[in-house]
Amino acid sequence: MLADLPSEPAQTPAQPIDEAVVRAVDRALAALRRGEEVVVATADGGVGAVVSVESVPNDAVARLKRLTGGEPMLAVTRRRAVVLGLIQDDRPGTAGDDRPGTAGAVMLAAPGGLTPEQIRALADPEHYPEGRLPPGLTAAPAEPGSFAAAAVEMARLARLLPAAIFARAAGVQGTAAGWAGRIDRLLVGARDVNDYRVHVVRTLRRVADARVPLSGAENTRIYAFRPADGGPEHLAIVIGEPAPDQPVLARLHSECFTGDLLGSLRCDCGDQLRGAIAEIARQGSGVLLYLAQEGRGIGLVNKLRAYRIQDLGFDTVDANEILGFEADERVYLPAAEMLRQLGFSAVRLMTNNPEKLRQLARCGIEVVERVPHIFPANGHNEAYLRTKAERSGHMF
Ligand SMILES: Nc1nc2c(ncn2[C@@H]2O[C@H](COP(=O)(O)OP(=O)(O)OP(=O)(O)O)[C@@H](O)[C@H]2O)c(=O)[nH]1
Ligand SMILES: [Zn+2]
Repeated sequence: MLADLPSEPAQTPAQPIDEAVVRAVDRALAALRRGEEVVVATADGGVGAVVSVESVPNDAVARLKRLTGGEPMLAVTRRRAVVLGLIQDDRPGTAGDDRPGTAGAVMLAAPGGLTPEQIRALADPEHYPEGRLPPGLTAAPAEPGSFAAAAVEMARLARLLPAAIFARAAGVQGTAAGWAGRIDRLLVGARDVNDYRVHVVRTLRRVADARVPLSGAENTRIYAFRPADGGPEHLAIVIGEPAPDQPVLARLHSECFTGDLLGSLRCDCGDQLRGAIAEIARQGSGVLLYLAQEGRGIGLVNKLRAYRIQDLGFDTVDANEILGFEADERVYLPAAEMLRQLGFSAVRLMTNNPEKLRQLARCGIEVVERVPHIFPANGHNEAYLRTKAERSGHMF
């Protein structure tokens, strides 16, 4: 059935607003990764500038102060503020939270301002001197749509440590765009940052597909889906010829460079990837979505940081949280959108993860059955698998 699809798929034009938003945000993310300040405009007319903690030189605070005339503050995730003991954990985690991009932020400040060293220590667990917080440190929850919320969300989206320095600009004449132009920095809207994940999904387009015979699954085609921001493609690996009017056997596999490509034994991803392809081929047809959300959505660099923390004795959930992330930052909107564009509305989902079942259903795909997808431990991943069962609810 899928083979009947034209190889050059009809391009449904995205709503122009979506593409403009994702491009603006994506440009801002690239600037942030380079260590540049980005101008942020809030819906209530505020203008400020943001710079990531991770990619900035030591004079960033002074530079931001000069640029804006305002007092720089540090924005971290609520999760990081909880880990630092600055606020109570009173908010549910991402499990069951269907508001992508709304992870809370907390503003940190100290009398006389935070030094670059203090900022680094507050944001980065590897630089945290045990138990020593800057004297007089205050922590205040940030409103959604604020500079702080946008700052943290941009750092997360850029796959950096989820922390950023921001300052409200004082005495800006004219518009935010005018000011950004005068100081030669990119401008982004706080609301657009907040909505980015949803917008970007709406711009996913099938850009290429080809026959790729796989060992043990020779009748296979790979379809590539690209978002309008030029970000990484998600892939659909379609084995056999699944009928769109039937529930399709499906596996949602999140990218794992270490497990999938290198055969790392820290996790079970390599076995699950090859095992899914073999099982789909055995059952005759199905689809494996290879989703570009490495490290449960925190990116490869942060996953390596999480591994360092795990090597100190913390489990995979704690390690994410110490870095300031939720245990699982993945979203399944792109997966649902790809299934829809391939013509599927119902799945038999190969997973042990109850959250995947919930999320996919919430994104409008009917999950008619859960197909367990379990592989034996390998001598290195026992603790990892145990944590998934005990703390993430995996059904082993
Ligand atoms: N942050 C983090 N990510 C990890 C770690 N180990 C593996 N991963 C990532 O976890 C993801 C594994 O995803 P899946 O196999 O799809 O997921 P799952 O949640 O175990 O669910 P099922 O396999 O479907 O039961 C990949 O993106 C890996 O890169 C870790 O210790 N920390
Ligand atoms: Zn893995």
